[in-house]
Amino acid sequence: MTAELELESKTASQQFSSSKSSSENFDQSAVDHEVAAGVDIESGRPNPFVFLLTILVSFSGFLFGYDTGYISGALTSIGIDLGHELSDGDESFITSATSLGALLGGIIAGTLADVLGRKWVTLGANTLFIVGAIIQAAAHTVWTMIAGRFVMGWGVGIASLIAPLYISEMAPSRFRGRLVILNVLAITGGQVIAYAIGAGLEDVGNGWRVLVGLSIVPATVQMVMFIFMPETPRFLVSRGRIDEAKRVIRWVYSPRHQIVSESLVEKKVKLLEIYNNDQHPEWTKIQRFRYSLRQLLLVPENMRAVIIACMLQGIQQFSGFNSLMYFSSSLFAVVGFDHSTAVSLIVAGTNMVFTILAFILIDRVGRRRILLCTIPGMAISLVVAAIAFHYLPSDATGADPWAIVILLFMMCYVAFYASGIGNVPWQQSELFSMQVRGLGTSLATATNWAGNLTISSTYLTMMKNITPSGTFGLFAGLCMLGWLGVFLMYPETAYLTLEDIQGFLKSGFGIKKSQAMSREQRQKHIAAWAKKEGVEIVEAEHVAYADSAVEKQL
Ligand SMILES: O[C@H]1[C@H](O)[C@@H](O)[C@H](O)[C@@H](O)[C@H]1O
Repeated sequence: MTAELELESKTASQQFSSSKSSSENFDQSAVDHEVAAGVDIESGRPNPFVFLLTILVSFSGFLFGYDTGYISGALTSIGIDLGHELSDGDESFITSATSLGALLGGIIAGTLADVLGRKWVTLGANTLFIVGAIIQAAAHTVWTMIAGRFVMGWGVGIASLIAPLYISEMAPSRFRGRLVILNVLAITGGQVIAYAIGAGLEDVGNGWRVLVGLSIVPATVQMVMFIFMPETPRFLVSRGRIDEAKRVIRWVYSPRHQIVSESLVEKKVKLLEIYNNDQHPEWTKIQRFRYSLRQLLLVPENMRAVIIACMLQGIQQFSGFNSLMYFSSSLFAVVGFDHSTAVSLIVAGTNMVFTILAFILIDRVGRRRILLCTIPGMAISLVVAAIAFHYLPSDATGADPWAIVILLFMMCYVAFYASGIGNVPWQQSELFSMQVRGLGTSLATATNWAGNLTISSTYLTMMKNITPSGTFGLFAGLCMLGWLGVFLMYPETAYLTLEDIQGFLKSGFGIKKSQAMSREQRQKHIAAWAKKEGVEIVEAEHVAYADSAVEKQL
């Protein structure tokens, strides 16, 4: 904030042109003042260019949501269009082909991102989305449909890794959490839109082909626009492309209508170089991969990052949310609701609305605190739903009090999920150092899709074999196990730079240290604001006041 405000007032005449003119016209005293005051380049508010990049890359999130969301609607309207009535086996193969493809795509995505760069991998995912959609829309047999879903799944897996990675490498640290959540908002929005269009096309002949084909539009838009988008500065520095990195840093970190100071650009590049100091631009791709793998397995801070990232993705999936996402129509039909598709839309809508709450809270309250507060809420909601299932009469209708309790507490569960664990694991890239970021995020993403595949393929059997009460009770137990893992191992990362985070993981999980650092950074921002406004902060409530006032300004 202060970097931006000070620059805005002192370098108002500087235009966002070339680096040459910026260094010539540059008001050194303003920058010296900032550097002396320890104001980091990361303090700035994201400029319109960063927002544009975030929105563009979030098309990947939208496609992830849309492509995983449309299948339940498509399955109900396919009828005999694929040659015969779909059996249960056909349906589950068609559904899980995407999760399997995504698992495989997630495994290779990080390494590809390290080797080819973030931008080219995003373009590759777009190609898979488009090819997969064309195969499905033109399918006349079950196996062609499965093949299309599988190809698209690779795109989904790759996109689920690359979008948050790209955003977190572009975003100023104070806003990183929120910008990454915009991508999750796009996922949940994609799911809602897929459900809504699916419901609208349910009775239209071959409507499912339109539903599938529509996904080609955002994929093509993103692909065309992304050709002109830059690589991330972190990736460029890791390849020794320093001048390009500086250019992108100027675009990304310059305040609105201004240009960021050259000394802050230099400072940022130096910092990125320090964190890449053992990376050799002349290495071959194989050497680079072997090096990353060794670093990931043998360096304790990297191993800790892997444990945390995989644990969070595991909690997200094994808490059972996607069983609701994929099978909520059948669940609510069992409970006795007539318009079960509409009720499912409520589930997807609640997920999306509460993702907005997460957007507001994630950088202010912090990732760790949000999880510690929301996971018990998920577990309690699941336990109440499990009890209600136990008492639900077998011939219940939607008007049965127990049916209403189930619907209400399912919505509470989704709300708690979406405000916390539905989002936080996608902040995964911030845990890894540059040398292992691709590989580390791949492992975490693969954990997500392996969990997704396990839950979506066992849920119906579990409901039958251990009853709905048993299934939801089991998910509640897994949530609480996850809570313990978060309590013991997940440090606070809000307000910290990617480099700070890797620093404190060196000596353990760094829970206390990270909390202190995060608090300190936050207070620094408040103090800078107070100084500028001429406000003296003396009492605790004044700190709280300044805190909310400063946030309102941002
Ligand atoms: O973060 C997303 C989001 O919560 C989606 O709604 C869910 O379907 C995905 O599995 C998850 O990764």
